[in-house]
Amino acid sequence: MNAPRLLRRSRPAGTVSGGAVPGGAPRPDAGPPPGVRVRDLTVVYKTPLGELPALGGVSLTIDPGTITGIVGESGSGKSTLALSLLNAVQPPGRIAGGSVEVDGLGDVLKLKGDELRGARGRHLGYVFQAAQNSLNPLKTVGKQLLDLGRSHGVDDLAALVRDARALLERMGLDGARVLDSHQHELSGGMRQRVGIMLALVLNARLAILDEPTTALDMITQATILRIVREVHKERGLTTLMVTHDIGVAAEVTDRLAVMYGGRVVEHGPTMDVLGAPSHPYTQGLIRAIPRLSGDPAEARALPGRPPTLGTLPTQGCVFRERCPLRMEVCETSAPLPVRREERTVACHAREPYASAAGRGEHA
Ligand SMILES: Nc1ncnc2c1ncn2[C@@H]1O[C@H](COP(=O)(O)OP(=O)(O)OP(=O)(O)O)[C@@H](O)[C@H]1O
Repeated sequence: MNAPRLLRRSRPAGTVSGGAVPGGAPRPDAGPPPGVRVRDLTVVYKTPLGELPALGGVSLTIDPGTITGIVGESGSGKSTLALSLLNAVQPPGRIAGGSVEVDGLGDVLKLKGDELRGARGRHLGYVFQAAQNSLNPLKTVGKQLLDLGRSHGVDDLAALVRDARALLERMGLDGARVLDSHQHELSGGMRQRVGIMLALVLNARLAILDEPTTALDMITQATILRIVREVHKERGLTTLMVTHDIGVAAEVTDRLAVMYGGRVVEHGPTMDVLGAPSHPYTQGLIRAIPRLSGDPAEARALPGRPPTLGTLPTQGCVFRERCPLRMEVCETSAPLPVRREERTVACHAREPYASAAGRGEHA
């Protein structure tokens, strides 16, 4: 790729340089990793039955410098939450209420136009589901990198290319070769690493990864997860990772948020949540994981099916149809998230759990 050689200009103050120094570390002046506070986030989709909530008042605090996993069955709202963090929910969806405060950015939901486009990339790096297939097949990776740089007002494109190469090399790839390649010349795992590079090369400090290892073989998956963890640490990121795979979450994340029916039902340190799940849904999810050792018949699928937007109860607890602990109050009243120490659980049956803590405290 030779375009950057033609583009060596000095960088006026206030424009973005590629940001990374060789080895993939962020600029020394990049500041601490951002914290994120999602409050009462409601997202609706227009359906033949009217507008129905895919997120029903989600509150979640993501501590700076952590890797938080979002887990839950298909349709629980994981991707909708990830998109909301970028203020990127598209019609027929709409953010109907709430806020997403990111340190250094303010409420992302209030950003519009150029401000929002600038924030995506510079502050918020993202790798969407099926990123392996989201590169433009007609352009080399390097050309797409330059497009990204130009669209974000990067003046020193040569530095951007250097940073991209350093990041790719950091992830075990031949940077120059990858930048010269088209999508079809790269394997799924290579494309996924390209996706991570494009998410981080503008020096974003909040990384949002939606199913970053789906459709990859086990070995490549393990490599990508290791890279995510290492790059997260080296660059001082705050990372949110959506996955339906509890094994992946266990391996990579520090904290885990479990979603069901558009709500966060449990949130806490990953090892605590997996080691001693409190919400009956989390317990069911963990029981449903087949074990490599012991009796495989012990893995019991969660009975019933997750709700769709059309079958989601409009009042009471969204999990009650499948819940072994169902009580009368669950029919009429939605349980509020209750925090005790590091753990937050939204379940009427676990409310004694909350006796020492304030009811309704946010996750
Ligand atoms: N464009 C859309 N139009 C209508 N409904 C939608 C749309 N996108 C998502 N939904 C619905 O919103 C709910 C949440 O979907 P979302 O994709 O956020 O869940 P998810 O947990 O990420 O699922 P998956 O693991 O399958 O990606 C689901 O009931 C889904 O059917």
